[in-house]
Amino acid sequence: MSNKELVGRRGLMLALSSPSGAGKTTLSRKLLESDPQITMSVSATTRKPRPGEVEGRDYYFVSTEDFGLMRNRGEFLESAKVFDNYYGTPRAPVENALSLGHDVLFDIDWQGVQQLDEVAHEDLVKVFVLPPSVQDLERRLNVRAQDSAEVVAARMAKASDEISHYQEYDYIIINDDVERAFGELHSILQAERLRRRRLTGLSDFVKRLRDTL
Ligand SMILES: Nc1nc2c(ncn2[C@@H]2O[C@H](COP(=O)(O)OP(=O)(O)O)[C@@H](O)[C@H]2O)c(=O)[nH]1
Ligand SMILES: Nc1ncnc2c1ncn2[C@@H]1O[C@H](COP(=O)(O)OP(=O)(O)O)[C@@H](O)[C@H]1O
Repeated sequence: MSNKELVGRRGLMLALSSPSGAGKTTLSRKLLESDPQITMSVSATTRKPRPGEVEGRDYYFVSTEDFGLMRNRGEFLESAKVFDNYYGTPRAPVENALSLGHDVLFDIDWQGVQQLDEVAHEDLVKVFVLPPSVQDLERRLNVRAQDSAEVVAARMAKASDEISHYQEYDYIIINDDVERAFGELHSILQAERLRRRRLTGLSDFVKRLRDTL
């Protein structure tokens, strides 16, 4: 029997950041496929959908006016302007998941993670993914073949700035071998789930144990 059945648990927020191309999306997908207790936070954005993007799965696509109304009503846990568009993390789905003991995965940049840290420090686990080398990073951006040479060059230029924030994170994963990196990510999640402060009803459980001694 697991902890979960004997003692309740508050969910946690797992923020995964990396320079583009280091493997954050690959690791996130593997985690979501293998672990039913964690779901992805879907952000709202004013950016236009790209071909293949699905409303409610990739983003909630909203107008700039609606985004402003939602922000004024306090519906976002955090929000930011990235390039020319606004992005925000809807508050209600995260709060519901956490109170039900489900975990939430965030794919937001370091600025978003800093904001989450200010409002939800106790619930937040911050993981930063590094590439094994600059050559690997560039190769992966090219292999992915989603972006033009200019976009790859721009992402490489941004990488140094992104990486400079590694000290703000709790855990560092060097994504050399993807299976090993995934094993490390899953271990972090499993250990963080066992943190005493997340276990609800623990004192009652221990009292019952002691009462029967
Ligand atoms: N702060 C914050 N950043 C977000 C949110 N959603 C996405 N982002 C970031 O916005 C940036 C642009 O995302 P996107 O438009 O999907 O483009 P791409 O990830 O660069 O291909 C990325 O760095 C995301 O991590 C959010 O809800 N809050
Ligand atoms: N450990 C790894 N070794 C080799 N290739 C990898 C590894 N991890 C990810 N990749 C590949 O590198 C590319 C970029 O990975 P992706 O997960 O899209 O990065 P990010 O979301 O960080 O931008 C993808 O083509 C992916 O299949």
